[in-house]
Amino acid sequence: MLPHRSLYHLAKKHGPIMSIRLGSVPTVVVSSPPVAEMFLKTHDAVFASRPKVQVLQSIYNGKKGIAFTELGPYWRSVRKFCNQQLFNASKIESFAPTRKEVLAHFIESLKEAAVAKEVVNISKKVGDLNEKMTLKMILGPVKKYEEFNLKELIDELTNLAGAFNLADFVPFLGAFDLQDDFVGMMLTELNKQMNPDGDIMDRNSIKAITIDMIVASLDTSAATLEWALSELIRHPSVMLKFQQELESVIGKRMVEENDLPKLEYLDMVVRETLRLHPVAPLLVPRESMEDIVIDGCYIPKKSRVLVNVWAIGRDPNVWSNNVEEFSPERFINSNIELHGHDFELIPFGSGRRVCPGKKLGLITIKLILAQLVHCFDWELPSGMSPNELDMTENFGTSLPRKTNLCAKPIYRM
Ligand code: HEM
Repeated sequence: MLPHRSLYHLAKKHGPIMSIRLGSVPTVVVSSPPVAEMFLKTHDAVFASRPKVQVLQSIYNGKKGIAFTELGPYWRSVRKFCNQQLFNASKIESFAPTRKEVLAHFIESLKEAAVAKEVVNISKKVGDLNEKMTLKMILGPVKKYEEFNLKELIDELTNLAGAFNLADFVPFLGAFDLQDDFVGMMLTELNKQMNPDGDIMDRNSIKAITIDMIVASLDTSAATLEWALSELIRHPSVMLKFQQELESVIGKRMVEENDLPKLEYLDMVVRETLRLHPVAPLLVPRESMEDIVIDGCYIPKKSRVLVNVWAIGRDPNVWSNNVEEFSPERFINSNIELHGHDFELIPFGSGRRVCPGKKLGLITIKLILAQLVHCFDWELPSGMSPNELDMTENFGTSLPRKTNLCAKPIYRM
C-alpha cells in the first residue's frame, strides 16, 4: 500500500498526531486540519526547515537548491530572489503570450488526431505541453534544451536518485548554455543578499536552483491535469456542466487567461481534483528546529514532519461522508480556498515553505483543462465505459496515475 494510504489508516486508529520511527529518524505524521494549522501556522517557525536529503547532496554537487534546503539565510535569499524574478504577478503575466502560442499548437495537433479518429495518450501529451510552457518560462529563450528529452532525464534522475552521478549531469546542464549575462546577474544579486560568512553562490548553485524549480513544477501540474481530466471523463454530468459554463462565458472561441476568473465551476473542479488527488500527498518533508511540545506530544529537535494532505482531504468531519465522491458542487458557497490559509485544503502546503509556484501552477492547469474540455469531447478507447477507467495511483516524486490516460478527442467547436 502507498505510504499516504497506510498512514491514513493508521491515523484513523491512532489519531491526528502520530509519532513513528523511520529508521533512526523520529517522525511525526499530521492528519487533521486543526493539527496541521498548529504545525504550519502557529509553530511554522519551528517546522519550516527541511531534512538533509543525502541523495541530493551528491546530485547537486554539494550545492543547494531551494526546495530541500534548510531554513536559513541561503534559503531566504534564494526564495526572495525567485519570488521577485519568477513568481511575481507581472512576470507570470508576461509569459501569457508564450503559453497561448504553445497551447494553440497543441490544440491543432489534437484536432488532427480527432480528424484521424486516433486515441491520444493524454498523460504524455499534457506532460509534454506543460514541459514546453514551463521550460520557456524558467529557462527563458534558451534553445538548446529542446534537443534533450529533459522530462525523461529528470524522471530517470528522480527514479534512480540513489545511483545517480552528478558527473554525468553537469555536462548535460552545461549544454543549456545558460546565458552568461543571466547567470552573472543572478549571481550578483544573490551574493549581494548573502550573509558574508555564509554560502557563496556560483554557477552550480544556479543549476541546483533551476533543477529544483523544474522538478517541482513539471510533474505536479501534469499529474493534476491528468487526474482532473480522468475525473471529468468518469463523471459525464460534471463534464457537461463544465462545458455549459464554457459555452455561456466564452462562446465559440478559445479560452484566454483573462477568462479564468469568470469560470467559477472550473475553479470548483480544480479544488475538488486537488482535494482527492493532491500530487504531493505528504507535502515535502519538514524538519523541526527545536524541541517542542504540541498538544501534549513531545517532539524532539530534528524530527521529520509529514503532513498527510491526502488524509486531510478525506476527513469526514470536514467533507461529510461522501469523501471519496468527486463532487465539485461541495464547493458551492464554500469559503475553503487553495491559498494555504484554509487547513482543510492545503495541496500547496502552507506557511513559510508554501509552494511559491502556486499561482503559476493554477493558471497553467486551469488554462489547459478549460481548453481541452471546451474544444473536445473525450471518449475512452475500445468501448470502455467511464466507470471502468483505472484510477490507481503511482507513487514517485509526485502522485500521478499508474497507467497513462488515453482517450479519443472529438472536436466540438
Ligand atoms: C499543481 C501544481 C503544484 C502543486 C500541487 C505543488 C505543491 C507543492 C508543495 C506541497 C510544496 C511543499 C510545500 C510545503 O512544504 O508546505 C511545494 C514546494 C515548492 N514548489 Fe510547488 N507545486 C505545484 C507547482 C509548482 C510550480 C509550477 C513551481 C515552479 C515553477 C513550483 C515550485 C515549488 C518550489 C520551488 C517549492 C519549494 C519551496 C520551498 O521549499 O521554499 N511548484 N509545491
